[in-house]
Amino acid sequence: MVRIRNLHFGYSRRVPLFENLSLTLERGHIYGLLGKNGAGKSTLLKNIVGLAFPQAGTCEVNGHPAAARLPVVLEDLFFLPEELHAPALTADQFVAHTAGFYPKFSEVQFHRYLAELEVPRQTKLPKLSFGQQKKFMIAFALAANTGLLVLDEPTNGLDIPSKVQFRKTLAGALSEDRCMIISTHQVRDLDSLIDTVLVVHNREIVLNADLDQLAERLTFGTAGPADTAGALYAEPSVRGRQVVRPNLGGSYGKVDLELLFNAVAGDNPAVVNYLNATPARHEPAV
Ligand SMILES: Nc1ncnc2c1ncn2[C@@H]1O[C@H](COP(=O)(O)OP(=O)(O)OP(=O)(O)O)[C@@H](O)[C@H]1O
Repeated sequence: MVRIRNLHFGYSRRVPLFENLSLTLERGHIYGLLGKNGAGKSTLLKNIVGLAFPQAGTCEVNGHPAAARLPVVLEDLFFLPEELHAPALTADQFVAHTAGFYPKFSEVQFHRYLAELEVPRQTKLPKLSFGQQKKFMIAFALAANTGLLVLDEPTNGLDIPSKVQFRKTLAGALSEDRCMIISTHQVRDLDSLIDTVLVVHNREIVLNADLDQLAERLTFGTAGPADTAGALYAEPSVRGRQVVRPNLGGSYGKVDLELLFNAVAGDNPAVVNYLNATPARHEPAV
């Protein structure tokens, strides 16, 4: 669905943001794009949706260059940017103005998503709170039924019950012919939602991994201060040290996304090196 090859991009030629970045996104998956502030998450998403143009390399959606912004691509792509534009329209008026761009838009689904996310239909957008506006746009984005759904920091401004509902609604909207990519720096917001984690750091994708495979290969837990032997990564916490270790025992635990992120988006390459050096058990060795 999305194919990026050897992407070079920078807002100025002297300061590259991405160098030789390659990435493939497939239908049927929810990808979580993680990175520190300023790592380039929004910029990568803008390259994918054709709002920023590669200086070298290619970025294609459904086989077409994203930068060409062809109607055939745009009608099957919905991008929810971090900053919202809220025209003075109610839900029904917004549908009348916008839904025509998306051939598979479903008004029935839109109303259902608005109800699930507890957004009033009769209120004009600027009179909704920021969190309600965000949920309104999430409902519209899902109801557009595009093959590619790109959400930049969608959980910013959502309260805790809304974040829980967001995860449920999104998970329910995934299908085999849909690809979703969600960026965030609030790593825990993507817990129990994404199936593949992408980490952008130091001008490239340093981690692109299926969570099930990560659970096969790594364990996440707490260790005493003197018990970090064999750990790939350790960080202090109130309950001792949080550690990432190779999964040598064959147990199958939960991936701690926040700890994983800290382990790969810092100066310590041990986790990334370990993953690169040891293929997952159900992957053929190369
Ligand atoms: N329009 C622009 N012109 C020049 N520089 C920009 C522009 N947009 C972003 N940048 C710079 O590019 C870098 C990456 O920004 P980007 O917004 O992609 O990061 P991010 O990972 O999404 O950050 P955050 O988590 O803070 O939203 C930053 O250093 C930022 O200052």
